[in-house]
Amino acid sequence: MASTMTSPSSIIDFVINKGNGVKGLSDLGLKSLPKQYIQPLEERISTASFGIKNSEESVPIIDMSNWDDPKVAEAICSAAEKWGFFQLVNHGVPIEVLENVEEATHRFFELPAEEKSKNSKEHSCSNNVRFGTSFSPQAEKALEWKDYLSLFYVSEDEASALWPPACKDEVLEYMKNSEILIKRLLDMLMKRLNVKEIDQEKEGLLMGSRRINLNYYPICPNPELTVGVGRHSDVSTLTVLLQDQIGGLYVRGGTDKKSWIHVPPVKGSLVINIGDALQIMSNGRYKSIEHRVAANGSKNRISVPIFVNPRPSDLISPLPEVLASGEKAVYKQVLYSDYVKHFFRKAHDGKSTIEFAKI
Ligand SMILES: COc1cc(/C=C/C(=O)SCCNC(=O)CCNC(=O)[C@H](O)C(C)(C)COP(=O)(O)OP(=O)(O)OC[C@H]2O[C@@H](n3cnc4c(N)ncnc43)[C@H](O)[C@@H]2OP(=O)(O)O)ccc1O
Ligand SMILES: O=C(O)CCC(=O)C(=O)O
Ligand SMILES: [Fe+2]
Repeated sequence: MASTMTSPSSIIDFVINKGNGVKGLSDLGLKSLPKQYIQPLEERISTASFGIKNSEESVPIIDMSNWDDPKVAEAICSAAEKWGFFQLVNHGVPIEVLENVEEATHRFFELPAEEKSKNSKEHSCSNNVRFGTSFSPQAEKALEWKDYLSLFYVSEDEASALWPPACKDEVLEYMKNSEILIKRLLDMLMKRLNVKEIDQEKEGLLMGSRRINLNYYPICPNPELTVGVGRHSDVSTLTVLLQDQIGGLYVRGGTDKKSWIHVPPVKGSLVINIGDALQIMSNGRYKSIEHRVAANGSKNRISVPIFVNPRPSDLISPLPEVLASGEKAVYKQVLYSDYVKHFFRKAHDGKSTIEFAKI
């Protein structure tokens, strides 16, 4: 089979149309990367500095055991301002729940292509369930080495009826168990912005919709020539990310704000990052930071982000509490679903999505 896949159209047909994904290519044991996946030099990721630790230049690791201690809130808000990324330990989501969702992710991607494809854009019985590959294949000059299952949460009943049986129970448990953590984080972040209380209206604006993605990055023949995920910032309010022990996530940071800093896997931890919606609502105080993922030549990697979002019908803009002191708004009001559509209709391109909302 590998030898018959030489033409560009047969690769696209096999990966995208037939639903084999890049996992299908990886399973064939290809010796070299198909040319559609070769990224321009400036987008490739050097993993040479992978194991080097420099505490001044690493994403903060915050212990949430005493979550109501003001020092914890201070550490979280400072990390959201400076780094836009932090790791949490003792966050309250049980380790078994995290292990179960990791196992369920592997189970889903191990299914035959015909089974996974029932969830593709073309075959899925709902827009809220989508199996796909790369990010936006129609818009991309070079494809990304990643398959994904994206699940938009509407209700437990809908999830039970429509989400794939191979993973739905474990994914729902992870979503349920992370809710308290999400509320605690938003509460701390809002207090620093002078929002005294998160009432129902604010709660809807901050976390009225959630999407969970199961990301699968299979072993890649030439990882140095491609990427798992290209440079982007999330369009969420905040993202709660579970990564396995393989590594490969890099965030923009360091003193020069131009370096790429590796986020080393910490067993049992969750990575939190600020998304564009919160950068906009905080008028730029909290930073939605560019990040990307390297492909791996020897191990299959998974990650499971929960994107905590406004509702699609929400108008987002800098919060009145932030502007109360006379601060000038740097973002205009945008309809959140327009913002997300703008993000999905182009290839990953760093921090450029937020230009859509700049005054
Ligand atoms: C996949 O790799 C990724 C993903 C990410 C994601 C980062 C995030 O921050 S996700 C958080 C997204 N926010 C929400 O989901 C908020 C609520 N949802 C909405 O507002 C809507 O559901 C919608 C996403 C705007 C879709 O609205 P709808 O009216 O149904 O519009 P469509 O025409 O179906 O879609 C528009 C356009 O987007 C593409 N698309 C839709 N959903 C997804 C998805 N889950 N994954 C990928 N692409 C999606 C869809 O194909 C349409 O494009 P066309 O070209 O087909 O017109 C970060 C990094 C990654 O690598
Ligand atoms: O796989 C990862 O570590 C991060 C993935 C990511 O950035 C995303 O899905 O938005
Ligand atoms: Fe991301």
